[in-house]
Amino acid sequence: MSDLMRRGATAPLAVSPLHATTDWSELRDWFALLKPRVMTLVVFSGLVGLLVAPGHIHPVLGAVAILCIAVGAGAAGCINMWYERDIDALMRRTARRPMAAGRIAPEAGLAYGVILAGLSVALMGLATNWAAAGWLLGSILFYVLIYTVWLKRRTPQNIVIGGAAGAFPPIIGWVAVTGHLDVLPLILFAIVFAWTPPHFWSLSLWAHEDYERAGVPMLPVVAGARETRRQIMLYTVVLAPLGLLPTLLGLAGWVYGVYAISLGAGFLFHAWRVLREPQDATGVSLVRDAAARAAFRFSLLHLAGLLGALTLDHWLRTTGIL
Ligand code: HEM
Ligand SMILES: CC(C)=CCC/C(C)=C/CC/C(C)=C/COP(=O)(O)OP(=O)(O)O
Repeated sequence: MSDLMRRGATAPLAVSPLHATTDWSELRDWFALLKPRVMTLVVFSGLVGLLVAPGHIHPVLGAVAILCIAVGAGAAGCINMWYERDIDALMRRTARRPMAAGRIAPEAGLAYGVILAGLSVALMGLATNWAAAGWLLGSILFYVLIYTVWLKRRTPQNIVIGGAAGAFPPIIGWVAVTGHLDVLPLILFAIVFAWTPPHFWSLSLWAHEDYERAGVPMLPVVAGARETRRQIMLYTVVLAPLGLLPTLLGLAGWVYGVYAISLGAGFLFHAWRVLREPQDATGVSLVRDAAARAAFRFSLLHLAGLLGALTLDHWLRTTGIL
């Protein structure tokens, strides 16, 4: 849509061939409404849930299930951006988002998100089973209503409780294959749940000015950098043994176990560096949050590595190689 049309002006009657060419930047905006970068790992965790589940799903139906998780998660992100367009406009990191910057009308963005959410849930139900569709719907509602609308602007525990939404995809993938819940997808849920606070709070240590400006009560804004560093360590200490649980319970083998120990130790090392980083009396970094930036990057490697290792381990054991 052109700027003129968005402001309510009548569309020009004759469109020259030059103007009829595809508006790539507008297409990019519609794609950006699905938060594609953040959702890659969300979708990967759903794929891993699907791959390590016992039983069989036709590859085409499996691909459709993953598409539904991707579109459902993206749609939830889009509705989140519709609701948050006021604070997104105030933060440097998010000010250029399509609705915050006024390039896409809020009503259009909301309709897009709601329609895609509905389609993804319906297609999931038709292609796999309605239990998986129910979990997908629950995740979307959790992200939008519990995290975005209820908690995000109210409490620094927003990402702890609300972050559970991001931990549902392994369950969705698993249930798409089996139709029911089990111990391993619950452990995967717990791993992503415990992973989310150190993942996000590392980032928030250096991005807190944005949240301060927008009045979002993220932990460093409300409790300060020192407490945030402590909490990162606390959750990482819980996360490391959780990561090893599949092997300890006999649900995964030693290959996964080796990765879980190494990645858990790596994350603990990064959390330790965040805790001990040169800082002033209030915990503010004297070295431009170097340790927090490294911990955030490592968090992505950690979760991707853990999930990848679980899939590799499952494959090695089911093919009889190990
Ligand atoms: C409420 C919980 C969470 C919050 C508040 C949060 C917040 C953020 C923020 C602010 C970024 C910075 C980059 C951006 O805006 O694109 C980011 C990056 C990222 N997050 Fe999270 N996150 C959360 C949970 C998760 C979960 C559960 C996953 C996946 C399982 C995840 C995966 C990622 C990935 C892959 C990136 C890197 C994106 C890039 O390359 O730019 N996040 N997260
Ligand atoms: C299947 C399904 C519905 C999955 C949900 C996916 C989910 C909740 C992922 C959490 C990751 C995420 C986008 C956090 C952004 O938080 P934010 O919105 O506060 O980040 P922002 O500041 O960048 O807007």
